[in-house]
Amino acid sequence: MTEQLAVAVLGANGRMGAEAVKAVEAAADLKLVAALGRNDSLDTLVDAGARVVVDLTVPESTEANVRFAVEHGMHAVVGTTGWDAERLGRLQELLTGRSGVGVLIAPNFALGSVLASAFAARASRYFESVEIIELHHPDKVDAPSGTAVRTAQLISAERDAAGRPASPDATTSERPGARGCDVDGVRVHSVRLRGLVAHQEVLLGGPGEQLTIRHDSFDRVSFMPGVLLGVRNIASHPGLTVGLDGYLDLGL
Ligand SMILES: NC(=O)c1ccc[n+]([C@@H]2O[C@H](COP(=O)([O-])OP(=O)(O)OC[C@H]3O[C@@H](n4cnc5c(N)ncnc54)[C@H](O)[C@@H]3O)[C@@H](O)[C@H]2O)c1
Ligand SMILES: O=C(O)C1=N[C@H](C(=O)O)CCC1
Repeated sequence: MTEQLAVAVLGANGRMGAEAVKAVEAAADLKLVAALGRNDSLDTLVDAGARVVVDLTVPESTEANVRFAVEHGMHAVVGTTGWDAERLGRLQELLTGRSGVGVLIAPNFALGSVLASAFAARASRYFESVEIIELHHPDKVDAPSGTAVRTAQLISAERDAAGRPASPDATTSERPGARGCDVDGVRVHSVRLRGLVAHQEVLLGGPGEQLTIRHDSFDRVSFMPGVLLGVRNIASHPGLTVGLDGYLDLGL
């Protein structure tokens, strides 16, 4: 049998972390060598011989966790939100000169969500208007969701490349927040509702028609194939990758 890959999970007591612990334990080619919570020392990762660190913590912790992993030559598969341009810039700098180490920042591990965002971005070239509605459980601490931010960025890049102007909007009088927030020129609306897990709709409008691209995660098991895909492939993707689409062949 080939050697098992040593994996550690950070945020192991959280909703996602607990699911990731189960997924790693159930995978014959992976070995869970550490499962750390908020107050555990990161030195445990070194002692345990972790090769890949999965970070599913909170926006305030994730950057320091990833920095520790990279500085100790471990790959990092990151699902935690909060990776803005400034943080990504610092990470890119940290990775420079550490040619063998890979970091995957994946705003969403659900394969359907990754596909939906990619399809929506491509479709947005052909529609006058586009807005995003993201809907999540009310225990989520950040808004808008990392997935919505990423989708808006992909849409914005596609529309810029196609020479599409901003979505039309005649609003001149607005109660604060009524039109959602602006992410790279795309309006994003956040719903927090008991019973939901993670959902997103991209609404695309043209004269006399609408296309809606929706994805639903009904259970956190939906994220686990993507987590495992990241863990298994990160060693062959050195440097920084943003978005699980970087590990897929979407051909778009
Ligand atoms: N990429 C994806 O597909 C995906 C899917 C779901 C959630 N998320 C994101 O993952 C993150 C976690 O989500 P959740 O719903 O599991 O949250 P959660 O609050 O249930 O879990 C976070 C856990 O991390 C722990 N923690 C905080 N700092 C830590 C540290 N330094 N070391 C170890 N553990 C630490 C907390 O105590 C908590 O148990 C959020 O940012 C969320 O948006 C991403
Ligand atoms: O439950 C969460 O929190 C989620 N966070 C990610 C985001 O912000 O996009 C992914 C979906 C679930």
